[in-house]
Amino acid sequence: MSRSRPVTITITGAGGQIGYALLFRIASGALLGPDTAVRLNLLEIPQGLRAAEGAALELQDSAFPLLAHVEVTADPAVAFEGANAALLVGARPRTAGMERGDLLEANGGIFGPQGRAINDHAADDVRVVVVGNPANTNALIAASHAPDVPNERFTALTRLDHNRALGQLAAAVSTPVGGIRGVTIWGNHSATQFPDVAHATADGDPVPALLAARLGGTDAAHEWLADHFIPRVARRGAEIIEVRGSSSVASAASATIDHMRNWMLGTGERGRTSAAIWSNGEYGVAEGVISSFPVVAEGGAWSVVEGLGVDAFARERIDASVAELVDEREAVRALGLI
Ligand SMILES: NC(=O)c1ccc[n+]([C@@H]2O[C@H](COP(=O)([O-])OP(=O)(O)OC[C@H]3O[C@@H](n4cnc5c(N)ncnc54)[C@H](O)[C@@H]3O)[C@@H](O)[C@H]2O)c1
Ligand SMILES: O=C(O)C[C@H](O)C(=O)O
Repeated sequence: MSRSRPVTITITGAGGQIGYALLFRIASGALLGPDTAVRLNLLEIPQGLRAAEGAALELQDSAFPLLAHVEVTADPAVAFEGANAALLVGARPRTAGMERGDLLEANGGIFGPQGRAINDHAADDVRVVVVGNPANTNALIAASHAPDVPNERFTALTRLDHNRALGQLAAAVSTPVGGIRGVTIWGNHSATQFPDVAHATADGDPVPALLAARLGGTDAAHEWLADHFIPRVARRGAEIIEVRGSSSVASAASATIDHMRNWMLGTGERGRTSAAIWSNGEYGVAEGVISSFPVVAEGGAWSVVEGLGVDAFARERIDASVAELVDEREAVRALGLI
């Protein structure tokens, strides 16, 4: 997709860590390719403005030919003006003593007004991905404040979980990561998520059979999936925090770019991936939550890949993660945030 006018991309929390990792890759063409110029609107809160302004100086110093303009602001109305893509990264982190309800409430104070500003100022084709946690429910809050924007335009990031699953599987079956297909992340971007490999292949061979051959039978493969693979992927964020000393940054930025690139340009030959999108009840997922599904993108729209078999093991795990999303929705509803 080559456009004559620059594409406007708004990044919130642009002065933070993920913001810093995103900006230079987007400006170099990693999101929309080598023929599409971009305008970057960087939104920060007042205390984050200097960091975003510093990043803007460095963007200028990088002389990216595709970078048409950079705007740094603390005003959501300015930041979302004409936005074709909105990457909502800035969020209120959980701090000591904060209950889950406090976290949802604090983030409601961010994602409600941002949803409203998107509604009032973004371009008609705006596409939104929420990265800031709790990402799925923050996306729901934003969507509910943007009545003029179709719900399908609000998504949350589970591509990082998807990529983590690819990395773990590639190592387990000794196949380059590019050969793995058909993995799905279901549900919430949280420890309840379900990374599902029942339909995955490695270089065309079914992953469950490859694992059984390597691990000594289907029971051993099942045990490895249930006791090692699933918790490792689902808790990878915590593992990164423990090892690195702070939460994932470059991999989160990379996954955010993967998500938006696939959404805007299509999933193409690599086919299906995972994204948290508005549920219309597919696979028995409650309607009106933003849940991760197996998806493809074409013509600028995500669609759920239908018809995959879901066995009892998968059903239980999908239902548990969706139940958490429904609980979060009830909590923000009770707080008057949606
Ligand atoms: N979905 C995922 O896969 C995933 C992965 C990693 C991190 N995350 C989440 O991404 C978020 C950002 O992570 P980070 O490492 O960049 O954090 P960070 O603290 O380095 O940066 C966050 C930035 O957001 C800004 N900010 C806060 N409120 C804002 C608002 N209302 N408007 C604009 N900016 C605002 C802060 O000033 C800060 O500069 C966190 O919520 C983190 O948990 C999600
Ligand atoms: O920021 C976090 O809590 C972790 C993050 O969501 C991740 O999955 O790496």
